[in-house]
Amino acid sequence: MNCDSQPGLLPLEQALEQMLSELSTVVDKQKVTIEQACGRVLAEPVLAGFNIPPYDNSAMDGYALHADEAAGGPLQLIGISFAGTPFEGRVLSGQTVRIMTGAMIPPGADAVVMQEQVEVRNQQILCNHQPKPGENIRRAGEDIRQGETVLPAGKKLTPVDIGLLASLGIAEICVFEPLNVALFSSGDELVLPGRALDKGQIYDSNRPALRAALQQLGIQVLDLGVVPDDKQALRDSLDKAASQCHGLISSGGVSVGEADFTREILAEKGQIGFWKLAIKPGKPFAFGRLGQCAFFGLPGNPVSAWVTFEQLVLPALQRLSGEQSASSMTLTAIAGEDLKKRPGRMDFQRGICWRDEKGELLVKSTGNQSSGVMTSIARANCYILLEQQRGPVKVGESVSIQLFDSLPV
Ligand SMILES: Nc1nc2c(c(=O)[nH]1)N[C@H]1C(S)=C(S)[C@@H](COP(=O)(O)OP(=O)(O)OC[C@H]3O[C@@H](n4cnc5c(N)ncnc54)[C@H](O)[C@@H]3O)O[C@H]1N2
Ligand code: MOO
Repeated sequence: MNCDSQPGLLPLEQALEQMLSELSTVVDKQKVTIEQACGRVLAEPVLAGFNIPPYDNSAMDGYALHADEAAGGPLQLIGISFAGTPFEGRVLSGQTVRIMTGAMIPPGADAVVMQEQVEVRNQQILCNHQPKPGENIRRAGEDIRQGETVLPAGKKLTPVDIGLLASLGIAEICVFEPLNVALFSSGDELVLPGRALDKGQIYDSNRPALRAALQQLGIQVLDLGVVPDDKQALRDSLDKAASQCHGLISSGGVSVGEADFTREILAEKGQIGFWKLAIKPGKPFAFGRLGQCAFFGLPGNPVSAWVTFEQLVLPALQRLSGEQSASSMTLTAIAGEDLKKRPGRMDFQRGICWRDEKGELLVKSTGNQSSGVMTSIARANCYILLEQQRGPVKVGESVSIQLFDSLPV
């Protein structure tokens, strides 16, 4: 549980493992049409009912013939095969059939010669090219074999997946119902955007950011607004979330301040796992249960809230919603400047990564890395992942990065 230099801090990997081991799919299955299915999570694997392509067909506009006869003199043109209207006969020795891209290969033919490689005279063709058997033929089942698993359960469906389902003639599929997640911010200093700020107040920025992220994921959000630093108000919000939602995300109030009540009320209402994580930002993080509802207590500092949401809450929400999770891709880049780092916590520094003229990936910090500085993340295209025990980074050293946006042009 402990790391060497800061006893009591839990490494991210262990926190994730522990949290995910306590979570499983909580949503029911439902049928939807493929028009409604993009972004939804498949609840059952999809198997191919037939081969794709369903029949041997031409990859080119040209002539279907016997490959071994192509260069042997004129071939007699006996018909035409269109996509959707196949040629009904058989191609015999000395014969050829005009064929369009996607049209069925007529029986007897074993190759297609592109029309650019053929001269046509008086219902005869002369080939300028010797094809190999099978040339320009797309074989039945070369894409998908009947019975094959085309999409696994747990796959979040993309537009390409919808196309794949349509190509198999599938109009309806079984997906998981969307997850319901409640959300609130806690803090007496927080004001809704659109209102005037008083002395000592700031705008609530965590909840709008988290709500937008949840909506983008297709999650149904119960927005409980800003909850004041008041124990009864917190109790009421937790009760509402627990009775209506699969999960609850809060931000703020998880540290050790005199108005940080989230932790106390959670312990009273449910089971709480409170962690001090060996990551920076995002050290305080609460995970627990309110009956069937999973609780995620994010730190209030905006960058800490966002980093813990991405690194811990997203994988947990995927688990609850039945989605297969994939580990995020890390790349290696070269530090384009010195980076401050103290051993003890794993840093998620916000960086800008680019390719230099030699094609190498370089990365720089976005500047002030304090966990209240939202522009550090708004201006970033990656996290610079600096291992827990690593010290300062010198320019030219290799670092791992997690890219979350495109590279500048
Ligand atoms: N004595 C200690 N103090 C603190 C520790 C510690 O270990 N010992 N940890 C620090 C760290 S690290 C973090 S992160 C914060 C987390 O504190 P809380 O989760 O209790 O958050 P708050 O105190 O409520 O707020 C922190 C900060 O963030 C601002 N905030 C809060 N909510 C929002 C929001 N919805 N939108 C925008 N900004 C928000 C709030 O005004 C504070 O400035 O604790 C450290 N302290
Ligand atoms: O971990 Mo806090 O999130 O460093 O500011």
